[in-house]
Amino acid sequence: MDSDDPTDKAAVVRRFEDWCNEHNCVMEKVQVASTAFGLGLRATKDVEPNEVALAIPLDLVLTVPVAARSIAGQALLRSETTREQPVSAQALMYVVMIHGWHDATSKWHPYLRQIPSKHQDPLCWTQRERQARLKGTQLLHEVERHEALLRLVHQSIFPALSQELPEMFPEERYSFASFTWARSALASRCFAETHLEKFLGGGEVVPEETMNYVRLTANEAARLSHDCNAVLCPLLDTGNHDPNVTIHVGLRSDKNGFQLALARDSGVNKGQEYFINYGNHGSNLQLLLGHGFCLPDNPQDTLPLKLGKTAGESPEQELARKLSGLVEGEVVDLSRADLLPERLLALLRISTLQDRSLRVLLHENDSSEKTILSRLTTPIDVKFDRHAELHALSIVQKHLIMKQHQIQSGNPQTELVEGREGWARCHYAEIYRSGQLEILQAALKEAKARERAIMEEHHVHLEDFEEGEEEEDDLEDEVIDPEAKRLRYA
Ligand SMILES: C[S@@+](CC[C@H](N)C(=O)[O-])C[C@H]1O[C@@H](n2cnc3c(N)ncnc32)[C@H](O)[C@@H]1O
Repeated sequence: MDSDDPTDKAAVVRRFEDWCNEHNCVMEKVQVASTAFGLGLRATKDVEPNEVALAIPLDLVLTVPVAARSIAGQALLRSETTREQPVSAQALMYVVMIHGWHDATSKWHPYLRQIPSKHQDPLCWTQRERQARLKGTQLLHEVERHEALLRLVHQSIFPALSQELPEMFPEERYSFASFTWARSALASRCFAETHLEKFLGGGEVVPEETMNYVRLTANEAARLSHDCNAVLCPLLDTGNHDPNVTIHVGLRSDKNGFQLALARDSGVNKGQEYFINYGNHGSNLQLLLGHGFCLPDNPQDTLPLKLGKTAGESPEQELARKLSGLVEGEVVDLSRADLLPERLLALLRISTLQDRSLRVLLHENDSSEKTILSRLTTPIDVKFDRHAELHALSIVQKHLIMKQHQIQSGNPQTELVEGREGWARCHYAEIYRSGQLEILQAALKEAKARERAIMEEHHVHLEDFEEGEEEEDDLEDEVIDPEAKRLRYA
């Protein structure tokens, strides 16, 4: 897509505002404005709490069914290229977006043109940037996974569709780079289609005619694979994100017909930015992957931890794991509010309980998933199994330290792209990375504190534990390695 030349951009924004007015969008109290985060919304008058400051006619909303019925959508779905295979609903949206960006006759042309031509999420970073900035993090895997999937979706249609219909879909327009732009545009601006299925404030039954926007006909449903419940809502999506704002989005009707409307719980004074909230895509991984930015001290941030498969699981361990509904190698999310999740410790306890303790545990319970799981999510008493709890806490520390080292081996500050773009990438990668490290550090402290509490309560000592060599902040030195050090219980 073309670059964002400031002069062109101003004209493109004016054209977009004119388009909104031509379509009777409600925006008497807000306007599109330049903000610290690109375009945004600014209040031109005081907006009261719960007042609808923005509303757009339903027929401006771009949903999967609407895309399927558009000119480009019809050409795609009726093509020989896609005749034998279901078409990805995401791909359909991307094709219609790219078509609308180029074709001035498209209804959404003025809207699509004002979407930034470049995005800052890691799918748009180079391989070198990803490796340097995200090394050792879950986000690196997610970016590679998303890119590989996007490539498959692109290859399932192009270049074959361009060869079949070169005038409608010229090959140079429907490149993988254009698909990446469309994917990032959709991911960073989309609303859930469920907003179109309820009235603002709830209560009334949504009329059948409005359901056409979200419901596919049987024919359409048979042609599409259902991998997209995202919709594009012009103007509403110009709002930038403030996690402290609560918004309500839903239908309402006026003399012009049905509209999709947005209101905030809190008011906004004239001259202030009118922020919205992007909803429950709360972790920094989700924000950076979807929106190209993330938040410092994000309370919703999580650190996904995967323990990996246990080599040579005993029959007792396997039975306990299966009966408790735990999955080998499952990913557990650590967060500031839940530093050592129950399921993580339960999985570790299975691996540290002796087989005879596991046999007792399996027999003393009624073998239902709930009771076994609740037994495993409760700390193991040293009288029941002398080493299990401390060993589990020791292993969790090893995993946390390993993860810490992996993340620390990256270098997010590497200057690989110049200018504001490069700064933003460094900045948000560093916020993401330090958030991950903070959760790890806090989880390590928590594991250590629990370990100490057990040792003190039960007068446990490590045979070769040398007081004085212990450094408070160097948790790696404090890890009890069950293989190397034998625990002695007083
Ligand atoms: C739905 S769009 C909002 C309009 C956008 N600013 C524009 O220029 O078109 C979402 C994008 O705005 C930017 N953005 C929104 N809120 C932000 C925030 N709190 N911090 C940083 N960037 C933000 C990010 O680039 C994000 O991908």
